[in-house]
Amino acid sequence: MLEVCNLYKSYGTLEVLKGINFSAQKGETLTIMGPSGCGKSTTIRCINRLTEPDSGHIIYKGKDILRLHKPELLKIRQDIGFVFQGFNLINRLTVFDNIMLALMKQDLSKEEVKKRVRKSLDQVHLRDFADSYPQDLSGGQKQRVGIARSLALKSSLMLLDEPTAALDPILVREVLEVLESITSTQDKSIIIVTHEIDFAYKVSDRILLMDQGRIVERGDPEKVFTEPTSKIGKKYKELFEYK
Ligand SMILES: Nc1ncnc2c1ncn2[C@@H]1O[C@H](COP(=O)(O)OP(=O)(O)OP(=O)(O)O)[C@@H](O)[C@H]1O
Repeated sequence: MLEVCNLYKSYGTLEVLKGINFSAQKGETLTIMGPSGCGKSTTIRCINRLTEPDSGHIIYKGKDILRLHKPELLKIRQDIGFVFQGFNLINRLTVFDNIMLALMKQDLSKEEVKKRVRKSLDQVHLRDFADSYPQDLSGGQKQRVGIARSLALKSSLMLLDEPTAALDPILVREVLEVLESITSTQDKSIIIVTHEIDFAYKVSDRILLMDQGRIVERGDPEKVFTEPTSKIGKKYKELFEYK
């Protein structure tokens, strides 16, 4: 489904990604973890080129995303949902219209669009909020609209960049519960950047642990949290045991 090869990215003299390699299979939930500033968001943002890497390859369904011209890139982005830390909703549009907007570039009938929006709102338990505006929602609800928007696209790959970063612990739980049900019921591939260790342990097929621009541990959650070999991996093991 996705293969990321030799990804490098620098900001000026700061080398943020120093050769990132990984793949994601169909239906797999992959979690990227690691200390603040290690390059997690940069990695996930490179996949749909919200951030342009300096070099490497990102092969998605057989095409190298980094070699695509704008029209092709925009098309492929319709097949890759992205859920942001900061929700990215349009305040003057209702919840329903925010989701509908994401579907405008797809060649769908009006009825199909409405059906998809309603279904995605059901999936995140927000059916009753279709006519609300973003300012009337809690952070957790806003983030669930972001997730619904991504689900409505029916993308085969969903990227989530710290979807609970801006939320208090109660809202974090609310969003993680929705995500947990999505990872267990959908056959889409999901790549999620998160600091939530318990959640990562529960839902991930594989975890990538990053440190200073490199992947230092990889494998199923059991392996990563119980048999780490790197310094940072051992710290995460302690955190996991502490919890
Ligand atoms: N647009 C940018 N310009 C300059 N430096 C940047 C830019 N974006 C990220 N960086 C730097 O790149 C490094 C990696 O950032 P990134 O956001 O990928 O880390 P992260 O692991 O996701 O961190 P966090 O967990 O805090 O979100 C950081 O030192 C950050 O300051």
